[in-house]
Amino acid sequence: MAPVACLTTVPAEAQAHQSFHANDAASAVVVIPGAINTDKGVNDEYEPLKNLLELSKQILTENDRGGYTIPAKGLYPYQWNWDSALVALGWATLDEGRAWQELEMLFSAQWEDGLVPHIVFHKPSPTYFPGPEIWGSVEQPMGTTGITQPPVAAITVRKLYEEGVNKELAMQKAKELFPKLLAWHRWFQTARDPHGTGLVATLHPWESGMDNSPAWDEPLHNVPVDPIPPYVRKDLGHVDSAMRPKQEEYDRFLTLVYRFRAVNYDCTKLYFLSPFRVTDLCTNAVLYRANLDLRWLATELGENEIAEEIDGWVEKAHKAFDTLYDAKAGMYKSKDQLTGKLLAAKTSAGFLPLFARVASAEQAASLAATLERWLDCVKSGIPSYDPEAANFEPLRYWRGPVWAIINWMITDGLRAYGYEDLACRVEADTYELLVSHGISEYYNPVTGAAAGGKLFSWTAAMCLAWLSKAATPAC
Ligand SMILES: O=C(O)[C@@H](CO)O[C@H]1O[C@H](CO)[C@@H](O)[C@H](O)[C@H]1O
Repeated sequence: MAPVACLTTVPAEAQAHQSFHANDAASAVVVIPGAINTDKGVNDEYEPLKNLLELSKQILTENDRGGYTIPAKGLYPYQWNWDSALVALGWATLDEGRAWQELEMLFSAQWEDGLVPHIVFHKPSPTYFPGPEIWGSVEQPMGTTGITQPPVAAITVRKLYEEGVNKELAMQKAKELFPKLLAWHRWFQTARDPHGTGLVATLHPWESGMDNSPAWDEPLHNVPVDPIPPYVRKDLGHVDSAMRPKQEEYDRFLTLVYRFRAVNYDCTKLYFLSPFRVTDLCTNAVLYRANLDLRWLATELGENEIAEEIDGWVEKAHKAFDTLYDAKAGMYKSKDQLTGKLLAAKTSAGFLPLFARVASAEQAASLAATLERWLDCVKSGIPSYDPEAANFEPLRYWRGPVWAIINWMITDGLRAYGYEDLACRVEADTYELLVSHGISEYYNPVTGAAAGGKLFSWTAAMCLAWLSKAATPAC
């Protein structure tokens, strides 16, 4: 794949007018109103990018539910935690006030103990399972889930604060959100690292955000399936089953929910009773980076004691990250806390220590070499799982497909370590996927085909916040 400078030669089919059928979540084709092609001032070469930006804006607007953004119609009808933090980056390019509001809505659901839930059920919806009545009960449905997701929010707050045009608004909102972010990050330290190892535990595959990652095969297999009430999956009514987790995984996902519900999601108990407890690379890398950004905000806001407290977390985590590095494989790996073993699967989360800035120069060089090898194996990267592995599945969710949000994080990391060409290569791949195949949840790295939910919010946000800046001849 050529660097981004070559992006101006976009495949002809990608330039065809597409239709925007916002109500048809299953439609891969999108229509962009003709109006967007009428701006005479824009160089022809940039038409595809301009179309993508217009479509991205329409997707966020269509998925806006009044202050929060659903990931995709039908498939995901509520507010998701890390989705919203990433989507806010997209909103910031359109309306800074709306970007801050996205985070405010998310934090309005924060629990007293500091947890920021993985889903907020603002309004009822019949199209998703498991909904509020499973997390709570039919008699007393819960307003949120009782688990969390990778803590992207502090990273977003720093970006909005630093890059926002409305400085007064940014100062006010950052001040309001800071104590809430801090409470969540403290919750991670206590509820998820009670022994003070420096790395936090993830207790449910849904918390990792990479639900059916091959890294979870072994630890999830060790979760016994309880006699849970019969249930009907709704995801399979929206997306082909070949693109989704399997039934045996769902049975265990649900078993964990019922076990957690039985103790009322008490965060002082869950760590000790969960039959699934892993050190997830994605959560820990995102948390590490978010702590660096929270520390930066603390200094900006004159909270020096808090900055010192965060320094303590970061220092400990820095040392502990080395225990996740497999030098022979040239990759970081997640760990099963219950067996103490590193998990063999090489996944795209293994590159996220670059995003965290926790890898050494030598480790970064190995990661870059591994990534290059992966990219050479596929048409478009980054695959979410080692494309040379025997059980690589290019269509199935987190077991092979490309995710734009992960590409953004890894690209950011590659740049920080000086791998500019490789960063450009990933950007070029991502851009081409979106231009040629629309704005979807994920993409098949072998064919480039779009997969999962269509008209997807965080992919649209990545287009607005990242690719719009990257896809220029300057790269
Ligand atoms: O499949 C599901 O039902 C949900 C469960 O949380 O998970 C998927 O969708 C979420 C919303 O986009 C993302 O936040 C996750 O990362 C992704 O794995």
